[in-house]
Amino acid sequence: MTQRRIEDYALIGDLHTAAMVSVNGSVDWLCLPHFDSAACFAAMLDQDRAGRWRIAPRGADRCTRRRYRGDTLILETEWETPDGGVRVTDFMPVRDRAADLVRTVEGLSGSVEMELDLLLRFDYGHVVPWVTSVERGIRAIAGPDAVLVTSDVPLTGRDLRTVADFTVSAGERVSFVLTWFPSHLPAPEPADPQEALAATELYWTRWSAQGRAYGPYRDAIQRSLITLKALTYEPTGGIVAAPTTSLPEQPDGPRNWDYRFCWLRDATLALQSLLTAGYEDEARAWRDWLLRAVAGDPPDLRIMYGIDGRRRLPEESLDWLTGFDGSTPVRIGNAAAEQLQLDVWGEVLDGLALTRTTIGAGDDAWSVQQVLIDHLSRIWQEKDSGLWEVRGPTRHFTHSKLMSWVAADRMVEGARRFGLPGPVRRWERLRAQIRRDILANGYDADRNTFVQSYGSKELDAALLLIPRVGFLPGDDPRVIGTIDAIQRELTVDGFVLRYRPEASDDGLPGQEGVFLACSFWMVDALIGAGRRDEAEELFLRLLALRNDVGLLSEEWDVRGERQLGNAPQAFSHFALVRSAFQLLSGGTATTEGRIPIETAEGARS
Ligand SMILES: OC[C@H]1O[C@H](O[C@H]2O[C@H](CO)[C@@H](O)[C@H](O)[C@H]2O)[C@H](O)[C@@H](O)[C@@H]1O
Repeated sequence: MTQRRIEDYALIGDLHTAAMVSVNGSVDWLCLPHFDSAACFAAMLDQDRAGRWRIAPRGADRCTRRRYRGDTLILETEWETPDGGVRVTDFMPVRDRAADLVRTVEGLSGSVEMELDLLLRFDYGHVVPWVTSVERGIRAIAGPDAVLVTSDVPLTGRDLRTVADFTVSAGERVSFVLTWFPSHLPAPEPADPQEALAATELYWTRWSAQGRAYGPYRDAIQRSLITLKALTYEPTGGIVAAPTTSLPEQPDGPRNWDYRFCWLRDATLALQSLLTAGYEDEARAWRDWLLRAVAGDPPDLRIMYGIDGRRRLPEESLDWLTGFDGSTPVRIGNAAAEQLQLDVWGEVLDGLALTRTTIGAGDDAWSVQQVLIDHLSRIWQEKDSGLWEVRGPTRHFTHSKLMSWVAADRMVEGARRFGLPGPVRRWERLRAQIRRDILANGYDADRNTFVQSYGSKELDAALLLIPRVGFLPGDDPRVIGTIDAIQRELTVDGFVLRYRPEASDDGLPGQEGVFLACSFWMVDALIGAGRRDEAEELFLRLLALRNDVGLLSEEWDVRGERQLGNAPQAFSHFALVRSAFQLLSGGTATTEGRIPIETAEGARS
């Protein structure tokens, strides 16, 4: 078996969960029934034992080619073999009732011998189910989970797995449907493969047609938007940061995290990109999800929530899994949920301000915002863990203070520009105080650059967001100085690191790859600084890092030339969308930054 890469995987999903399909025809990741449920296929994290479902020509490994069908989430994987050509079409019908995964094998030419190897292992590879034969297939049960697999092809049990050997000739088609259901209920009717295919194609094609993607990057934008939509949990409108857990940020290292949750930061940034691209329904769903999630005790804002709004996400290690490429531990849950990250207040208030100017505010939104700013005004001077969720000591991160300024600024905007009630003078004083604090402590005048945290000499890619949020203009000498310093000291082959782990005490051993979202932020900052050619060159290099079906993980390993971290990652894709629209519009496309920079209090001071 050749070494696996994260970019070997393509995404399919049904807006409740998602599966990762390898270039070798194997579904190696699937959590059922939801994104954060236990996986029944976890071979991504333990190739031999953790469950997978492979359908491919006998003896074949990597496919010859694959693609998504048009602007959909329907994956087509093709092999050319000496005996003929064959296509496997994989999709999950957008969930209306049961959770189905449909796989259809179609003969394109000649006559090809196929093999199917199904290893169902519930609870992340831990539980071998009880499998029985049923009409047209098998049923597997263990604990709360039950799965039905149906087909016209006979399925056989062998060595605790289900196998099938069959032949497809040109023009022939056979389908397999995997249907999950709670084990205490009768099995639902499996999806009809052809009807479900037509409905799924129609759904995604219509959804894609609502967007505003255009120009030379149109396909990259649209694939990113489809990916962001696929990461949305439709019942609540929450967006997961990625559908996977523990894909390593460092091969063989411990930087492995569970991303199957809704970070306020990630979700807000995704919302900005979706709105820029014309998707208002998703923005409404996000706003409603957010207001529900923070309801009850808004000051007790969490930095992330479960897809259903759950607050407790305890972190544990699954010791029986060997990890992707041997990278352990495999973690589920995420201890960062307990951290104080001050930027989140700014992101939430920025996001709600944005919905105010685009889709209108929700009924309760302003009173929630008042409670949030009230609380932030009491805590913004505390040390925190920052947007990178460092597990080392807390500190005064400049970006956290920047986003506290954003929080105050958006409240002032709500009052001054939209006439909303509240103590606007107090908010203006708060905004001015935070601004002075940042300029006095977060800026190193000797080196003409902003710094990662107060009193530190270290840099941080999040400082590239200073012009984006309206704190300083893109061509301010202090912004230019920061861009130049980051280019000099925080890049590898032109791509941007979040920070230097060896000097930033993030509480973890080892290194990590360059961070793709930060590299897109550099594109935006360069556009703002009037350096369009440089920006476009970097953007095109970033596009080249996408895999064959347009997907990006979180990071890139420059030396190993491979993707790193969870995939596909919302952070990377919404950053791509934003940079693309910025390039297309010469830096004027975005929906935020609504206050002309000169009128933002003291912007040039
Ligand atoms: O670097 C350590 C931290 O890494 C993860 O956080 C990162 O992913 C989040 C989701 O996309 C993102 O919001 C955050 O800014 C990133 O740093 C992980 O979730 C943390 O537990 C971990 O401490």
